[in-house]
Formats: sequence, structure tokens, C-alpha cells
Amino acid sequence: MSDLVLTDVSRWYGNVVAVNDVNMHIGPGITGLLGPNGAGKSTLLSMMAGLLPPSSGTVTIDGQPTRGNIAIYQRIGLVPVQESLYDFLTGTQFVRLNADLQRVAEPDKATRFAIDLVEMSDAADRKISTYSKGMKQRIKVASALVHNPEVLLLDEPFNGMDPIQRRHMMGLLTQFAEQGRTIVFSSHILEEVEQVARQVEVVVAGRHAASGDFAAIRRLMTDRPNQYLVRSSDDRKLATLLLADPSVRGARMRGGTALEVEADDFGAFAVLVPKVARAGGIRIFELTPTDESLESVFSYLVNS
Ligand SMILES: Nc1ncnc2c1ncn2[C@@H]1O[C@H](COP(=O)(O)OP(=O)(O)OP(=O)(O)O)[C@@H](O)[C@H]1O
Repeated sequence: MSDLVLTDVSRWYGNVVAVNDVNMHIGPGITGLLGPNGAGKSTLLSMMAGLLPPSSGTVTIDGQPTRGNIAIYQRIGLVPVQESLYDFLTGTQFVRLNADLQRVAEPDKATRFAIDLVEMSDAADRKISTYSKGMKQRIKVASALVHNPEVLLLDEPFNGMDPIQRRHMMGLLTQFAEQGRTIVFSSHILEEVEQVARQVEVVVAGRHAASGDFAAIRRLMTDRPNQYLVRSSDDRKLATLLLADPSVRGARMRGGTALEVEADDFGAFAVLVPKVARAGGIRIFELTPTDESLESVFSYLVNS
């Protein structure tokens, strides 16, 4: 059982602040590191793995710094985001390479065991170049697990997988978590995190934006005003009528051809618009939520 603790961690590259004063406590089970592209997830995982030093702050596992600590390296497995592997090797040779690097006591046995864990035994003697995306991900996981680490860090492990491969990988992570391991994986896809993570850490623009179980994160996202784009036969009149309702927080013209409206509750708004339009003799051509993208949800979380 391992606890991963980040205390006041920042990391900058020249002028770019990739990670900004992050504090996290990650225990056993599956934790999803959720954030849009460029949020700092890979940088955080590299620091957790001890591969990258923080510019300030500390990363520890059970109280010991991860950076430059060989005893700790043996307790961590990292599955990097890069898809390019040593394609000319077989799966077995690739996993065995890491067994040797980690100085595993019985490398052949450990290699077989790790490959078996990810259910790749049948394809283990084929060249990696012949593997599907899902198989490549699985062999990377086997390589990261060959020394039986307590902590497994995975950078975008579901990238490019089809639904069956994704479900299989989720099953594996759940199984590893049940063995008492601490699993952290990054993703920019909300649904992936929802399906498999017990705990969610949201990162946006290098900052730790939110933390909790999925229900808590979902509440933060839904209990917020939503934005809509409305096109009608008379946008100005519609704006005036909508603004009279207390659930509508704001309305402004967009480019003279549409109306942007911010309202509290989607269900109530969907009823309000046709009601107000009918009363005012206005025809509605379009009503679309505009802030359903992850980015806007995140920026809301960060700014609130
Ligand atoms: N080696 C580097 N040199 C300069 N800037 C970097 C370097 N690595 C990352 N960055 C910058 O740091 C920020 C965070 O990048 P990081 O890769 O950690 O984010 P991410 O959340 O993993 O994104 P993605 O999902 O796109 O990989 C980005 O602005 C990125 O451009």
C-alpha cells in the first residue's frame, strides 16, 4: 500500500509554467488525472515517477522523495504516452529488457508472469510491429509491471483504443487496484475517468482545479450556469423577454445573427425559451448549448 504525496509542486520550462503549486494526496486504488491537452498531466506523472525534478516542492512515496531514489524507482512502474516502442523486438524481448533494467531476480519468470497478467501470452513471441494499438498498450503495461511495482502511473493509456480494447484495459486496471496497488492514469476524456476511477484529480493550465470522487466533480460541473446559442426571428426582443426571468443570468447579441444566453438550469431553460417565444410571437430556429466542451467546463472549475 503506497501513498503518493505532492507538496507545493511547481515545474516550469523556461517561461512556461507547466505545473503550478500543486498539492495532492493519492492513495491505493485508481485515480484519474483529468485535464485538457497541455494541462500539465504528463509533467505531473514524470515528477511522480521521479524522472523529472520539480522546480519547487516535493513528491514523495510513503514519505521518501521519488527523485533520484533507486529504492523508490523499484516501487514505481510508468507507462509513457509515446506509442513508438522497439518495434523490431518481440513482446517478450521488450518486457524482458525492463526486467533486466530493474534487476529483477528471476527475469524470465517475471516476464512471463507480467505478460500473462495483461493476457498477451499468445502474442508474446510476435514482433511488436505486428501489434494493434491496444496490444501495444498492453505490452507497455506488462513492461511497467515486470518488477511488480506498488505504484503504476499511466499516461493516456486509453488513447486510440477501440471500445473493446478500452474495456479490457479498464478491467486490468481494476484488477491491479484490487491487488492493493496505487494506480494513476491521465486522460482528457471525462467518460473514461468516470468509468474506472475511484478518485478524480482535475488539472487545468497547470493548476489543481478540483478533487473528489466522480459524483463530486460532476456536481461541480452541473451546478453551474450553462451557455446557449439561440437563433430566432427576433433575437433582441427574445433577449429582453428572457432576461425578465430570474434563471437567466445574461444575454448578448453575437455577431448580429445569434444570441448568447447564460442560464442556471438546462431543464428550466428548455421550457422557458419556447414559452417566452410563443408569448412574444417569435420563432426559434436554433437552441444549442455552447459550453459542453471539456475546456469550458474546466475553465469554469478553475475560475469559480
Ligand atoms: N520539455 C518541455 N519544454 C518546454 N515546454 C514544455 C515541455 N514539456 C511540456 N511543456 C509545456 O508544459 C505544459 C504542460 O505540458 P504537459 O505535456 O505536461 O501537459 P499534458 O496535460 O500532459 O498535455 P497533453 O495531454 O497534450 O500531453 C504545456 O504548455 C507544454 O507545452
